[in-house]
Amino acid sequence: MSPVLEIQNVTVRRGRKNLLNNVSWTVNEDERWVILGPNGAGKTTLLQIAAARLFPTTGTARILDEQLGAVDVFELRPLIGFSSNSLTSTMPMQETALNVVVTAAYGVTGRWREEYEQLDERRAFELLNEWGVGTVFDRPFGTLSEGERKRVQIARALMTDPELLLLDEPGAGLDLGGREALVERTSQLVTHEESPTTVLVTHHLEEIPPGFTHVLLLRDGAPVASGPIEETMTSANLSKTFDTELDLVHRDGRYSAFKKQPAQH
Ligand SMILES: Nc1ncnc2c1ncn2[C@@H]1O[C@H](COP(=O)(O)OP(=O)(O)OP(=O)(O)O)[C@@H](O)[C@H]1O
Repeated sequence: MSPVLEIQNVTVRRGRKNLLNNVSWTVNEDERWVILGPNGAGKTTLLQIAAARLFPTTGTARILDEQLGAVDVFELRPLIGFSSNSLTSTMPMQETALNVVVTAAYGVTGRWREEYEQLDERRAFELLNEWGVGTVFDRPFGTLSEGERKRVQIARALMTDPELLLLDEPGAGLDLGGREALVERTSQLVTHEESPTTVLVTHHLEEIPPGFTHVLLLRDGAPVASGPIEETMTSANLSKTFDTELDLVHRDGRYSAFKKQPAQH
């Protein structure tokens, strides 16, 4: 079986800066990856490539068996569910939450003249309910809270039943209860046997839902370490990634980390 994502020697250059520097990374179908790293590490840039929204300056990216640059991205994108703050700003603020989700089926952001099947509306409504935002289905997207918008975005990303799901900082801006609900729901999603191959970007270990199998630790546009989460998520690797001496805590499938304290005598 060929990989879902195959990034080889990818560099992304803007001016004199390398946003990504010779990155190679492979994601297989049954894997669920977390990309973790500090601000400016290049996480979003890498996810934009995986979403077929950005082309490498050098190197190659194969997504769902198609070579980026040699395929019509408009055919590829419906197979990829993508939730990101960069997309939120392109959503028409006057559209209802239901329309924001249902229009994903047609690869557009605004409801125009498309004929929507009742089936699509029902699915969109179910997804909103599953992600805890069913009650705001008829509210304009622009009037929703940050947390509600995030959840509507994830519902939209899932609308086309994607083969690859990319979640860029889904927990950012959520309160503690909202974050925990999101972690629980995402964990249920990725541990379901029919779930898509998923990649989640975050800076916070607490936002990693149980069920993620692999981690890519990124710093200054390059991997510090990558591989199965149990082996790769270590105090030493985290300390190198965040340039701070950290102690990792792993409990009941959840992670967090704290600055190492001097030994007490
Ligand atoms: N067009 C651009 N020109 C120059 N630098 C850029 C450009 N776009 C992004 N950058 C820089 O590239 C680096 C990587 O950005 P990216 O958004 O991928 O990082 P990130 O790991 O997602 O960061 P964060 O956690 O803060 O969202 C940052 O230092 C950013 O300022």
